[in-house]
Amino acid sequence: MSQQLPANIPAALFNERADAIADAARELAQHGWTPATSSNFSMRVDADHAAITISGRDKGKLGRADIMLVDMQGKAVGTASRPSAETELHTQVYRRWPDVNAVLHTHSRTQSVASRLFAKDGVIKLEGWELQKAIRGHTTHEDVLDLPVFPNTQHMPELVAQVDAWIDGGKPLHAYLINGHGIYTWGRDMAEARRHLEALEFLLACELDLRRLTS
Ligand SMILES: CSCCC(=O)C(=O)COP(=O)(O)O
Ligand SMILES: [Zn+2]
Repeated sequence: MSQQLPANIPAALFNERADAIADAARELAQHGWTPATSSNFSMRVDADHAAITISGRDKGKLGRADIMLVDMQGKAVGTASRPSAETELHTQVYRRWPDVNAVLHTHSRTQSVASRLFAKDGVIKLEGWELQKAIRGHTTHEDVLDLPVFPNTQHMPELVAQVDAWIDGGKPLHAYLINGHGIYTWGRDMAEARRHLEALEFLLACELDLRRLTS
């Protein structure tokens, strides 16, 4: 289905965002982090719009035609295509942080297992790992980096409310896990969002190894 753009969004801008999303998705799929059509990816286009993956597509085979425009309430703009089922989690991040320009959500095995293992605590406390410094604002391994684990639900407004409550509590947030589901993270650009995702995947794998080796 074709994408009609609002008059104030140049095609070149939308295409650049769509290509960046598709390129990132293909690379993350090669790591095995987007099994069975799971995962979704987006980039801000302007203050009122984001480009996001169309629901149900194989994220390892995305091209420009698999990306569509939504408004910041998560509604499709200029297309009859259906945006990601989890679009509201992306647009929430863009609404809360005007400097965020890319949001990534994946379903790696490590993310999924860690989310189940730590769900009862509601948070994974990352501490003592040098790679924590890959997360924006963290300058030392001595920081405690809280990664919340929210209960899964098919009802997006409930998830949005859980995330809002955490943010309103005043704690920094660069990522969260959803129990049995996967991770959401973001950044000021695609490179920062990718760095956060790769660092957190590594840190979660380390935490799982520690559990295995010390229990
Ligand atoms: C088969 S994965 C279930 C849905 C999901 O969690 C996901 O990340 C993909 O949903 P989308 O609508 O964005 O394709
Ligand atoms: Zn998902």
